Amino acid sequence: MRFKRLKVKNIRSYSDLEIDFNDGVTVVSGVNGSGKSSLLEACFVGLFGHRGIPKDFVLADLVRKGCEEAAINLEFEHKGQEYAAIQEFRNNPETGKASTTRSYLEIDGEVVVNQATQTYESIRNLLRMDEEAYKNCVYIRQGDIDVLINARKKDRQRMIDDLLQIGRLEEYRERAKSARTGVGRHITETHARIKDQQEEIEAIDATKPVARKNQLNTDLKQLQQEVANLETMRDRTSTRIEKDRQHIEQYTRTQKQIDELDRGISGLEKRKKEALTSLESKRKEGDRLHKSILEIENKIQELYDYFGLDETTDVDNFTARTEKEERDAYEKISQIKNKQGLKLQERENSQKGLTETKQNLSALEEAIKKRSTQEKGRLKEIEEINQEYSVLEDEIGKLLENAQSMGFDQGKLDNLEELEDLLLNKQRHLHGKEKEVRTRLDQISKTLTEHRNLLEKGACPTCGQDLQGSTIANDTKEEELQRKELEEQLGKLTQDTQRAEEKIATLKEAGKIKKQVDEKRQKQLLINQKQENLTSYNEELKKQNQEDEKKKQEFSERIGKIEKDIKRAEDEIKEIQQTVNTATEHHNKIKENLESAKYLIKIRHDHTQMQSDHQHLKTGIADIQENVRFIDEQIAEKKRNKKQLENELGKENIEKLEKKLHEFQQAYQKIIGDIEEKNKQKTGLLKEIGQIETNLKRKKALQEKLKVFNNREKYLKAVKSDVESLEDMYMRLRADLRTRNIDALDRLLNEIFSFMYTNNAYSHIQLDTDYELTIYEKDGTPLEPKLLSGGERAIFNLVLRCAIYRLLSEGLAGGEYRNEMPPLIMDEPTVFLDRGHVHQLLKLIDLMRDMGVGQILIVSHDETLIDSADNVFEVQKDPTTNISSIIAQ
Ligand SMILES: Nc1ncnc2c1ncn2[C@@H]1O[C@H](COP(=O)(O)OP(=O)(O)OP(=O)(O)O)[C@@H](O)[C@H]1O
Ligand SMILES: [Zn+2]
Repeated sequence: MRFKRLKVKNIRSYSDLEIDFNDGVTVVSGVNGSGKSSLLEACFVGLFGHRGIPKDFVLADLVRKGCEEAAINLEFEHKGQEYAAIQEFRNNPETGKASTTRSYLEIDGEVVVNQATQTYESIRNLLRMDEEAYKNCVYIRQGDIDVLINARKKDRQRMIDDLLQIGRLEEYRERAKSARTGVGRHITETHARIKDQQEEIEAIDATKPVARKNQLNTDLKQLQQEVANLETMRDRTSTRIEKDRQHIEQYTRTQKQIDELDRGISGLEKRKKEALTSLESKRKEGDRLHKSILEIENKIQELYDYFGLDETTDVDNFTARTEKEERDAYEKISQIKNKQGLKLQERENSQKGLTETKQNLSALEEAIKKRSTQEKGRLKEIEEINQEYSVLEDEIGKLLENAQSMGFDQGKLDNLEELEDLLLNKQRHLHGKEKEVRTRLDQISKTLTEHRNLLEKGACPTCGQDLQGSTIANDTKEEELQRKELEEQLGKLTQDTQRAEEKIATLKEAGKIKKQVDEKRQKQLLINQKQENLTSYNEELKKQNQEDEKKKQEFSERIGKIEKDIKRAEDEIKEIQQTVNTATEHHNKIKENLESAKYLIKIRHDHTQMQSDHQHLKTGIADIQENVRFIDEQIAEKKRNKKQLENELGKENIEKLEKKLHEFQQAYQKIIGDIEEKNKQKTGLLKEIGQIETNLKRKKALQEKLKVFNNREKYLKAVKSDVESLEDMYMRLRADLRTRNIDALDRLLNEIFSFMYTNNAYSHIQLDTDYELTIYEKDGTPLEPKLLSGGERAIFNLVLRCAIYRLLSEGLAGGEYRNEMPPLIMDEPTVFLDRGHVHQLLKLIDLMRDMGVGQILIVSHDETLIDSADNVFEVQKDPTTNISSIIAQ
């Protein structure tokens, strides 16, 4: 395999890179952080997709920061075909997570696989190694220097076995092993089945089925014979029973006929007796009827005599005439009665009028009487109030006399209010005056007292001046005069006031009298009014009474007239009554005759009916006599028949016959029971035979199955031993391959070791069949690899990997890898190496190139390596954009 071209978009520090790979040794150089390792990572991820990302990293770390889309396209050549593996990624800036959007593989520009897992599988099959194996031999990552050396024995074994394709043999062996256990399980199962079947067959044999079946068949034959015998017997008995039964039935039938005849005879005799009884009663009735006919004929003759008729008269016509007479008489009565009714009505009306008039009269008398009483009452009332009036007059006279004595005549009394006003005014005036004088008097008395006091002391209390002979002394005299005058005035005023008050009191007294007089006069006025009213009312009453007296006269006259009318009506009524009586008598006579005529018609009719009945009875008697004769004949006939049947039955003994029938029936039942029992036994036998036959069939089937299972067991055992030997073979093969490869690896390892290693502390390395790696010192002391120094470990690791790479590429491990190994990739292989070993590394690289390794890709700063390279990639990073670029030199 050879890398041809790498196209990269937005991977780590690259934004857009396209670089061609050439054969030979290519050294990638540049300053720290310029993007060298990123280039190798891009190739690795280009092949294995996201599985190629180092642990501790995620896909998003691979995508250049700030970019959403990224892609790697690695073109390579393998076994003469042009391939391109393309991986496309997308980074979600919001979640910060990246994912593979597409992963596909092209051959000669055509897409052959278009799905991530399939692309991965295809690359893995092409290279015959997964990403793990690739790292273990092809791509020596920076820092992974001593992975193989330090690995645990078991891991190393797995890693190397995987590379050498020995791992698959183990897989096959596992499969064979599980096949072996599977077959083993089948064998056990089959064996168990065989055992079950054998046991079942044995169980069937133990019952000795054939012998038992023969025995049962013999028994069955005998049983069938017995049943046949019983059936013959049963049929014979049945026939006999049938015959006897018929015989008995015949007997019973005849007996029944005889009984029937007996019943017929006694019925007929009963009927005969009844007929005779009826005959007797009919004869008696005939006699009775004959007597009645004779009586009726007598009565008819009597009536004929009464009416003067004979048999030839048409009685109906006669009766019709009498009926008309009777109606006329009745008519006459009712006419008279009508007339009488009218008269009665007239009288009644008059009486009613009389009663009414009498009532009116007494009502009038009552009213007149009542009014007179009222009039008297009022006259008395008038007298009383007149007396009251004169009492009042006296009282008024006395009151006026009183007033006169007080000086009040009628004129003054009428002006009392004006006088009172004048007096009250005067009184008020006097009061005002009195008050004024009294005030002045008080003032003067006070001044006078002061001045008198001063004069008594003799000097002014303020200035001490002598007061005798001063104005004060003069004033005092004056003042005393004034006081006297005022006191006199006051006395007069008091007298005046007293007088005025007395006058007012008198006036008030007179006022009271006047009021009383006025009241009494008012009363008198009311009395006059009342008297007038009473008088006019009495006049009215008097007038009415006069009118009513006139009416009374009229009523009395009318009563006399009505009483006369009544008397006349009653006489007439009596007269009519006499006529009614005569007419009624006449009518009754005619009515009696009519009834007799009707009775005649009735009994003449009865007579005819009776004669016809009598004839009827005679015919009935003759009929009955005929019937009795007929019954006698029937009885005789039946008796004859009965005699004949009794003769027929005479010899049979029915009881004996019935007993025999019963015995046969019992015997029949017993036979039936026996047959049933035998049949039951037969069914049992058949069932058992059936069971035995089923068992025999089952045995046959089991025997056939057993044969099949025996064959299967044999076959399974053979398969098992095959699988066991296969498992064995895979194990051996793996051991062989391992020994062979390990021998080769051990040889190459020591060869490269002695080529590479310049110091002489160690003599050789040993890789044993368990992949145990041991380093030997010059004196033969073995050392574990972990005891080596860092640089030594780097050298041994490099040596081990180159050995594996050589083993694979030279086709020693089965030939699959010959000349098809991917480019050998080394990231900073010189880091732990001293100058001498760097030199040896150069020589190792030359050796590998000479050996035919097509491409070797080395990241290094080492000038020597750069100088000896076939191609140099100078990696640079633009410090302003942080974008890496490569210049191929
Ligand atoms: N996802 C990324 N986006 C952008 N830049 C990145 C990303 N990942 C890594 N880088 C940058 O890519 C640069 C190259 O890293 P790389 O490991 O390839 O350097 P180098 O050349 O191998 O350096 P050294 O000689 O130290 O090994 C680093 O400086 C780093 O900052
Ligand atoms: Zn003084």
